[in-house]
Amino acid sequence: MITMEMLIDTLSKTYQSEIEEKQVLNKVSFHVNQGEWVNIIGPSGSGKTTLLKCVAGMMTADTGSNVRIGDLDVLRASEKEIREFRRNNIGFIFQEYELFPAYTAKQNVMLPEWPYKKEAKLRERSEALLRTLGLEERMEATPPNLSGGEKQRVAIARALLNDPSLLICDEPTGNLDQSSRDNVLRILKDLNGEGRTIFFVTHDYDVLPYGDRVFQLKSGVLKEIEKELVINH
Ligand SMILES: Nc1ncnc2c1ncn2[C@@H]1O[C@H](COP(=O)(O)OP(=O)(O)OP(=O)(O)O)[C@@H](O)[C@H]1O
Repeated sequence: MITMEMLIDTLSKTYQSEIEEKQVLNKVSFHVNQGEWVNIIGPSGSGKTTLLKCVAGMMTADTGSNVRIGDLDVLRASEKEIREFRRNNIGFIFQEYELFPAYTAKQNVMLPEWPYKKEAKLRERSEALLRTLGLEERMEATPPNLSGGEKQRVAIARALLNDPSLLICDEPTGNLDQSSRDNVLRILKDLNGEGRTIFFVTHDYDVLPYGDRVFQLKSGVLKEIEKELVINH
């Protein structure tokens, strides 16, 4: 795991269609230290996923912005450099799990590295991760036979395959019941305790106590707000 800061400076994003131009992010700036858990909250459609995609280099921001993760200049690096960087340093966890239904839990965890690593090593690593996440009995099950909480733990195992410094989470508890949600949040808290940065996008205020800092996205503008103020609200 390497140490990397995130630096986002005056990030703007405008969507352009034939009929309208819509600015979703307006000069968003923030800085995250390695090991922090940062929550981004905001109502539906406020631009949270857009922000996450721009930060991870999955979408280009407007010119004049600066996005850096560790040594990577996200807006100026080549697609190949970004892909390689993401593969080695960032784990992604999504609301919809994004698992392949025809593959077993273990194969799903192995898949991203299948082209790059020896199968025996990969199998060993996947099994170890699934065991750590309490899924030793479910490794050979396919996603349609797993509960939501189990699916999300498989997705977390997959995200951890390359021991990433940064976990980018897009509403990962959005589809879970209370007990699975608490379980996933505790797992993420432990991973955060190991020194991993958590960048968490949500509209669930119950997630906030788990994080260190809270940013609110509203009408394209990102503002840091005091965690205690929102929690006690
Ligand atoms: N490719 C696109 N082209 C045009 N408009 C888009 C595109 N993607 C998103 N938008 C619009 O940009 C705004 C922000 O979308 P985004 O998905 O980033 O919001 P969000 O805060 O993640 O929403 P939610 O919480 O519902 O997932 C929305 O109004 C959306 O309709």
